[in-house]
Amino acid sequence: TLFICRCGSTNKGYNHLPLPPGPKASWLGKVSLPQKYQWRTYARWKEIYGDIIYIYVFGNPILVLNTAKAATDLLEKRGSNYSSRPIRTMVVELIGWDWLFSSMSYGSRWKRHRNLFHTYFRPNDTTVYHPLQVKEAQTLLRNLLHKPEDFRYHCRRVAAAMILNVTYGHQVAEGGDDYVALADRAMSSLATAGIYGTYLVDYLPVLKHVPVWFPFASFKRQAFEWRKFTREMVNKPFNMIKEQMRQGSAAPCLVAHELEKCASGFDFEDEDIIKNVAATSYAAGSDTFVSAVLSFFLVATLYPDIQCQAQQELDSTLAGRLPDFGDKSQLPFIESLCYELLRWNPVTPMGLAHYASDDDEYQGYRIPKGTTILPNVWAILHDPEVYPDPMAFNPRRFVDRKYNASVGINPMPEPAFGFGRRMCPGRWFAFDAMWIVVASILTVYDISKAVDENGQTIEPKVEYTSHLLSHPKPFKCRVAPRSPKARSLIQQTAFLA
Ligand code: HEM
Repeated sequence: TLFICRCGSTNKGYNHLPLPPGPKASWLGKVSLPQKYQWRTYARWKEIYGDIIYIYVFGNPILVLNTAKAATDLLEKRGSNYSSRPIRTMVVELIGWDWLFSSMSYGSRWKRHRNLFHTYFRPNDTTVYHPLQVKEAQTLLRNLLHKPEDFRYHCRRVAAAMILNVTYGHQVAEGGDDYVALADRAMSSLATAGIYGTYLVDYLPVLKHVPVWFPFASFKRQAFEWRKFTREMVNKPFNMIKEQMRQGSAAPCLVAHELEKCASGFDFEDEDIIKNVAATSYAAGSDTFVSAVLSFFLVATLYPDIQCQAQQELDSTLAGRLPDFGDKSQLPFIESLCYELLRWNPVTPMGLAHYASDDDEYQGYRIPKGTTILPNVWAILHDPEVYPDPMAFNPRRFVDRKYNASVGINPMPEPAFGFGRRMCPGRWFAFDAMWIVVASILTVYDISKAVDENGQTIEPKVEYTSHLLSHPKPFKCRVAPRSPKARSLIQQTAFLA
């Protein structure tokens, strides 16, 4: 029996079904949730509660999905019910990330943003950006030559340079860039407040009405502080392009092209949508990419045999030149290495939260409307039945795809990019960028363990941050040209730039 009650919720007659298993809340509605590396705890809880875990905190139902099957069954096959996002009081309403379309509820407003994004980052076809990606990967090679110890900063720069060129036609300055600095400040609030439930106001939205001067309202004062940067991040570059257009000096880019359509009055989008899509591309695409590339530096430092195998493949295919996208099909090991980077320590170990828009039934359990759905991407990509020896970094697992398909192991790590209708729409651009950066670096550089002032080798630890977006914690490594010929190959790229 299906009827719609007065509050708008449909009751599909699931009330008699039990809720999925999970830890019980105290009478205050509190469950001791893991504070750090939640993905590992939830993966362990699979042994106790099973593939899906239901947690009820302060009136908020949460469902953790620990297997690929549960994630596919719900987030993909039942996409019409599970493609929304939970309401994020701290991040969206108070800090002002309402322009981030990755946080928007499922519906026509979100769809217009996503469609505009797809116009510029087409599914399976971002070849138009290959020249830009090659050029920026080569700039990275030169920057590594000048200051190899700053490899972390150079990774951030290459991400910014690729995305900001597409969206704002912006050339990122070599030494330090105002927009990147502004975006970094804004993004730090997202890293801190991004995981659902970091602030009590996420569970109890009524707290947003507490006056700012109230003694316990430090979260609100903090939110207002951050809000300035969030607004500037979306408005400043957009206004800059408008000004450049007035002066006739704007470079071709997403924003300029869309604003021209507005001016011609033909098939145009609202200015707000253009503004939001451009800023979301940077917010969603820069730190994610940086995390994956930093994992590459870590892995190259720790596993010289893997680095060596990759370099053998590059040397025999390229015979002394730098790689281009035309070489991709000849370099299956490099491609597999990039896939393994995404699997081994996924950039978003708990994915991005989805949301049940209506009551549902799954495996005999009731999933109430309004449940926040957390796909445990880390657990899915470390399932020993699917990825044998899951903790090992082993790109070879992806090389023979035919064999893998025939025995049902090592599928492509697509969950690293999320699920269903909200799956990352920048994944083709992101994967190409990773591929060219990894291939270019390994062609001309050796990455190895750094040595301290006493001549002792520094052993890097495999340690990641416990944020929504998980990064390798700072570590040291040595980045040196492989040979005098490699050095001159790097220097020659300056003449092509
Ligand atoms: C290695 C790099 C990247 C990883 C691992 C990654 C991962 C993800 C994940 C897990 C999601 C959430 C999917 C879901 O809700 O199920 C997502 C969403 C998104 N990503 Fe990426 N991403 C990467 C790079 C990029 C890049 C380069 C761009 C832009 C050029 C981008 C744009 C977006 C956008 C706009 C969304 C929001 C989609 C929506 O809510 O409809 N991503 N990404």
